[in-house]
Amino acid sequence: MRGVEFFQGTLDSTDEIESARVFDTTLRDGEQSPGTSFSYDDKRQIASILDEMGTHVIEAGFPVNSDAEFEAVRDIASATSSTTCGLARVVDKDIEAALDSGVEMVHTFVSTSDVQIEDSMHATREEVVQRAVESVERIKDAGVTCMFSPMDATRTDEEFLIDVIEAVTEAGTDWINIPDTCGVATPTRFRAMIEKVCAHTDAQVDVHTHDDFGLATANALAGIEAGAAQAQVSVNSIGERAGNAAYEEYVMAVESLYQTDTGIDTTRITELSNVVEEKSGMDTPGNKPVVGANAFSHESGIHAAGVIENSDTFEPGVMTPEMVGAQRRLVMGKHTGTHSVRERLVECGFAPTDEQVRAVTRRVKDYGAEKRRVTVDDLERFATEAGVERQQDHEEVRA
Ligand SMILES: CC(=O)SCCNC(=O)CCNC(=O)[C@H](O)C(C)(C)COP(=O)(O)OP(=O)(O)OC[C@H]1O[C@@H](n2cnc3c(N)ncnc32)[C@H](O)[C@@H]1OP(=O)(O)O
Ligand SMILES: CC(C)C(=O)C(=O)O
Repeated sequence: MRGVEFFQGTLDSTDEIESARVFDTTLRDGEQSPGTSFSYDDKRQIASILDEMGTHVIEAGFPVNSDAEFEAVRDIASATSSTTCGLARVVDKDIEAALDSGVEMVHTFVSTSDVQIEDSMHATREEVVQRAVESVERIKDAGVTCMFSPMDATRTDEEFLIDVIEAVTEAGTDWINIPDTCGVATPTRFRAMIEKVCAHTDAQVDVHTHDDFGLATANALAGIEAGAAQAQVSVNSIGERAGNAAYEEYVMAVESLYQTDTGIDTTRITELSNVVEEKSGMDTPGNKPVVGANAFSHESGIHAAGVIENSDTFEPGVMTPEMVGAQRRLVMGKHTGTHSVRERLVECGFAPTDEQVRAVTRRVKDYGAEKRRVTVDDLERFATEAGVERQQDHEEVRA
């Protein structure tokens, strides 16, 4: 693995991590994106790719939701070698449905912030603790791995949160997930919070972060730095409101920036993202990190000229398109320079002179300045009109 180049010479590394497991919630929280509904086949296909990639846990759904959801979770549990997880409120019928679906892990959750205890649960703090403990005990009695989430943990009174954590630890939960349900954490605060949580439990700690302020992945990584063993993520960051920490960002940051092996086959990330984009009906923005169409594309002349010589000049270096199953692209437009045009012309089978490259570049820039997309066909037309000759024995490259 390559070393990370970062402000070399003065910075002591304070962010080393031992491991970072991946809990995927695309099929549960991801499906909660307004308007998204995965069919049985969609869920099976996405779970199958996640499984083949080595994802540690797949939260396949919320089994009590419907018969269709139950069947999908059940069949994913029996078909995959990843740990399959089903979500359940601290409600008997939810837990029974999750257990009946045959998942290896039941993830039970209850609100712990006062605003949610009062106006979502209509309960008291005492009832919350009692129902949390009873639910963990029920799941453990069934011989299944238990994950417990104090929902809205980041807006919960600190002393009460620690009481809940100690009570469910005592009840035998295997995992405690700390959700930033409404996305209000910052990396520094979340890191301090997770350090405190880890000091009050023997259970393994996991984090679930939302992207209301665009900090979900940063917060997930802060949680890992603080001692959490695992983060909950969704492909393309789909999920409630602004979504969750992104699978692809988290995995690639751990692999490339923290230089820690996740065990995930990263070369299938682009394929996975494309499938989730299609099945969720949620378009992936071009500038989306790792998986957006622009993530490894270069239009600007200075960048493209550098990248043609050495891609490390204007890319992270520690993350390449090959690592995520993508391709680098030189895009033609208003900002294009001659190096990039020459490269593309040669790829297309032309043998341009320097003067012809300059002429074609002027056409590309003018066309792009009119907000028009410059396609390969346009480029070829400009080249032909500029009288550029074809190379002998050229194999055509079209992208
Ligand atoms: C932060 C999160 O992402 S949490 C997960 C959210 N995901 C979903 O809600 C998707 C799937 N949900 C569903 O299919 C349905 O909401 C169901 C089947 C769970 C419940 O449906 P309904 O019984 O019709 O209730 P509805 O959804 O309208 O209201 C939620 C109920 O759950 C209760 N509730 C909310 N959280 C919890 C909890 N953690 N434990 C116990 N009860 C809870 C609320 O108090 C409310 O109860 P009430 O009906 O007695 O007032
Ligand atoms: C169920 C919990 C973990 C959740 O999705 C949240 O708090 O956002």
